[in-house]
Amino acid sequence: MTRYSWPKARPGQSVGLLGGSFDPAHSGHMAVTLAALARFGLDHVWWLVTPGNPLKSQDAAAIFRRTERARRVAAHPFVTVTGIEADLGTRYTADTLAALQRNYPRQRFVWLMGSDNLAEFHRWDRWQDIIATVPIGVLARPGSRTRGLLSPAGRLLRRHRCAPGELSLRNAPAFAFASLPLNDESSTRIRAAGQWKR
Ligand SMILES: Nc1ncnc2c1ncn2[C@@H]1O[C@H](COP(=O)(O)OP(=O)(O)OP(=O)(O)O)[C@@H](O)[C@H]1O
Ligand SMILES: O=C(O)c1ccc[n+]([C@@H]2O[C@H](COP(=O)([O-])O)[C@@H](O)[C@H]2O)c1
Repeated sequence: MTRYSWPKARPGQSVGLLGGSFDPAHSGHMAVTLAALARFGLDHVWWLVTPGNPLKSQDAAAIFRRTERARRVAAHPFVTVTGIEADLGTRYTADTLAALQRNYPRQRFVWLMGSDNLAEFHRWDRWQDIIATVPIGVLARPGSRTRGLLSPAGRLLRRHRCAPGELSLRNAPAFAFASLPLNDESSTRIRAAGQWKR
């Protein structure tokens, strides 16, 4: 079984977690990562390359290919690409967060996602537990900003809204939304253009 090295972070540092299929990674992932670092006051962002999104029926490309491509796209000193969900054997974000908090008890984690994922977040396993566990930072994605904010999870999170710059200092539940120059790149488009084979 593949073993992935686990990222290092100094105690007390804030780490944004961007979970994704990264099938393949692209400029949109990097745009939200750089915006999250700047707007949410994070020290690092870790990309968690999922073994497989529990809500997606089609198999993604092999995790080693997705991870290798993600490393090339994410060449930045404050961004680390990890396959630790494969090591942990977790697919559900609630389980991943519990394991990360056990393994990094002195880290401040923030869950990051695009507004398209916020719109679907109420379908995730134990989504309300996730909201109670880590602050959540959402980044605008074309076409889903309003849908995300009006979704069941968006409505719940809005009660805990804070300024983006305070997010990493807050205890859960906490929520911040960041607008950024919209980037309409997607893995779906890249696959449809035949530029990435599964
Ligand atoms: N262009 C973008 N703008 C904002 N958020 C994005 C963008 N691309 C990806 N994200 C966010 O990054 C995370 C991982 O995305 P993912 O790896 O599924 O890429 P994707 O382009 O959405 O893939 P697919 O088209 O296969 O659904 C998600 O939270 C998603 O919302
Ligand atoms: O835990 C869940 O039920 C769950 C359901 C859907 C998606 N996720 C996670 O959401 C992240 C984004 O997935 P994706 O495929 O949209 O890039 C990734 O880390 C998935 O594991 C998690």
